[in-house]
Amino acid sequence: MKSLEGSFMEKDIGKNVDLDVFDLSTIAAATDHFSPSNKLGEGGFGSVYKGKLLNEQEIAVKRLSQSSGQGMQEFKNEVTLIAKLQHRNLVRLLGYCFHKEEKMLVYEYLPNKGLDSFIFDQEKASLLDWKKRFHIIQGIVPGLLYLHHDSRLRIIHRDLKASNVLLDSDLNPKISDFGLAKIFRGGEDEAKTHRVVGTYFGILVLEIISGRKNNSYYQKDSVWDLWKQDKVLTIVDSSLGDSFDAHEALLCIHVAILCVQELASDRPTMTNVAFMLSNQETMLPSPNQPAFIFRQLNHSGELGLASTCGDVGSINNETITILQAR
Ligand SMILES: Nc1ncnc2c1ncn2[C@@H]1O[C@H](COP(=O)(O)OP(=O)(O)OP(=O)(O)O)[C@@H](O)[C@H]1O
Repeated sequence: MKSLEGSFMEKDIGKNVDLDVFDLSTIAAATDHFSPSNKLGEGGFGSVYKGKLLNEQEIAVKRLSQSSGQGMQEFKNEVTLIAKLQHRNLVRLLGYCFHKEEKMLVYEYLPNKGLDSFIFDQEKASLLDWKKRFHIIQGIVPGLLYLHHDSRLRIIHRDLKASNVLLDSDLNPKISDFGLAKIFRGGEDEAKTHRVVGTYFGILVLEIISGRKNNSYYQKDSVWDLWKQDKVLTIVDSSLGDSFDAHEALLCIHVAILCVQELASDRPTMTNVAFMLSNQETMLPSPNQPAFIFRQLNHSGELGLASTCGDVGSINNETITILQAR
């Protein structure tokens, strides 16, 4: 960052974290004044812009929606905590910008963007062969485990989904948006919450394997039905043809179904998941019928998760159930 001296208002030091504080003019110059052509997308927390700093480093700037209402100190505290979370499977937070009502987070830029832009796109899906998909699934797990256990902060990612898994130039997965909704500081049943995150992971795995969004109501040929009929491999993305490792695919689907079990106590923890995916000879428990899973937008725009086997049709919000095969 030496070549950028003078571009930042200050360097936040003394908290054991290397966090840059960018002034607004630096961000404005880097993003060409938040030009629409640099807009990467818009999520629940605000819009994201691509930018380039004077030293040519590419960045992604998340311009937080102004409704967050946090004061400078609170914002700075949270950002400092998030910046401490550094792992090869997490998107790196480089710094932030705070100017009057504006709050922005500055991340490393990941050229391949979100996993969603590959798996749900007919043309790009073929770029992710089975080996890469398995590598991505296996790479998400250490990122989550780090958030849960190793980071000392016990971050629960409440919004794990394909668009929050970004891919670097070698298609390695990096989880984004962690720590934004809430920094978990106890008060909830930790084991239970981890198992809820496992549910998100299970859905994501099924999406990665099938290339289909898990966003419809009752399904005729659900994954569960196909599982019972020993035909579950038919959900594998047709763009892969027969070029996939059936043993690995079956293992992933089995783990995913365990992750979306109705009873939290039947779901594996992420530690178990890591073990299951890396020890392929392990005997896995037989799953029961999974729950219907749905995500709901709560008042703060944060995605919550609940599961039910009851009357899903009465839910007005977007509902995701177990995937349908083609
Ligand atoms: N660090 C990054 N590098 C490259 N692209 C990014 C980066 N961060 C976000 N993006 C892109 O910006 C888009 C918007 O991201 P954002 O995380 O705000 O929204 P989202 O994941 O679609 O929704 P949500 O806020 O509900 O998680 C994403 O689709 C992603 O492609």
